[in-house]
Amino acid sequence: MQDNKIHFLSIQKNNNSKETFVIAPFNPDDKPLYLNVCMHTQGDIKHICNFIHKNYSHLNFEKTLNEQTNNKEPLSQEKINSFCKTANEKAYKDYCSAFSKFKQELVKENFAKLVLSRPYFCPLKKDLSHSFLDLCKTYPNAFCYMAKVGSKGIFMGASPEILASVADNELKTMSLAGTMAKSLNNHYEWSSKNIKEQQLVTDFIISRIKPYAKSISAAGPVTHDAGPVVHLLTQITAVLNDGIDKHSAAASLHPTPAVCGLPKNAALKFIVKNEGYKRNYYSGYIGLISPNNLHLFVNLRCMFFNGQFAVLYAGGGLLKSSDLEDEWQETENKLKTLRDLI
Ligand SMILES: C=C(O[C@H]1C=CC=C(C(=O)O)[C@@H]1O)C(=O)O
Repeated sequence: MQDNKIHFLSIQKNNNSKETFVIAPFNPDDKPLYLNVCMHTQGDIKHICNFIHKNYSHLNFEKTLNEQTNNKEPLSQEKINSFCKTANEKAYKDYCSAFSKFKQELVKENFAKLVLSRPYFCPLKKDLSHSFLDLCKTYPNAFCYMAKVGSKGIFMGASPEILASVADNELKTMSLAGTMAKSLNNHYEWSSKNIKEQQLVTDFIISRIKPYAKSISAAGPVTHDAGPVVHLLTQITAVLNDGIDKHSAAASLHPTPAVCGLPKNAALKFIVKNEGYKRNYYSGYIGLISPNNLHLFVNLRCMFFNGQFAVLYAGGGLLKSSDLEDEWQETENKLKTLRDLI
């Protein structure tokens, strides 16, 4: 894991920061946003709270709200609750119907793996700055961030997954896939479905970095703690060829089969067409780019706040043996990362 620093960001231009925060959508055809880094600290809590209130309280949320609710006026609490309830009922139906389409393709062996995800709508019970601080405290090994996305809202998350961390000529990445709920005795028997699902990600990552690397080493898989769930993790390190463009090497990994599928391009098209909602920045990548280094994370365990309610996201890898109820429950478990703190 990179570090336990807390990163706060703003769309403010001209702050002469040498570091840029990138937030890239799941679909590589959609453009990434490049933001200036306003604060980058391990933080004194009072300082952080003041910073958040100063920089994040003047968002113009109306446009997003109108798009999502067809409402011109800010919604009452009762209306927000009822909107979220209806939206979640629809999201469950959409997930079930997408699941059968995805499974059919997997059974026909048109794909070896497909990641299916879904949104979850909920009102906030507390001030977002407190939720963010709780997130940073609860997940010290995750990359916790908050980013203002235009005037539409705020993305916030605690990613457990490095997409690529490049310093000098060394690239570190990871294959993180396969999920079980956290158990009290810390004893995990991984199913063959989970082992296969994660191995596909490891093989993909190694094949993508090969053209850029002098040597590659892999360690794992081991069980990795990610809050309410655990995953299988293989750490992968590559020594890059001289003169390699670090950003291209890192971006060539996205989207890995931890969030997309195999074969990659066909899976991407299939997901965009059939998942039933737009992922936007969920399962894209986020992180810091500076002239000599970059630290990118997969945008998982994240949410978007539009000023009135939050949209959380979670997904999971499907193989032809996947079961609807198990996969739905896995998304519920992953949602707890944020749901319990907002
Ligand atoms: C797609 C997500 O998780 C990925 C990362 C770890 C384990 C995963 C899994 O077991 O399916 C997913 O590949 C998500 O959290 O929304």
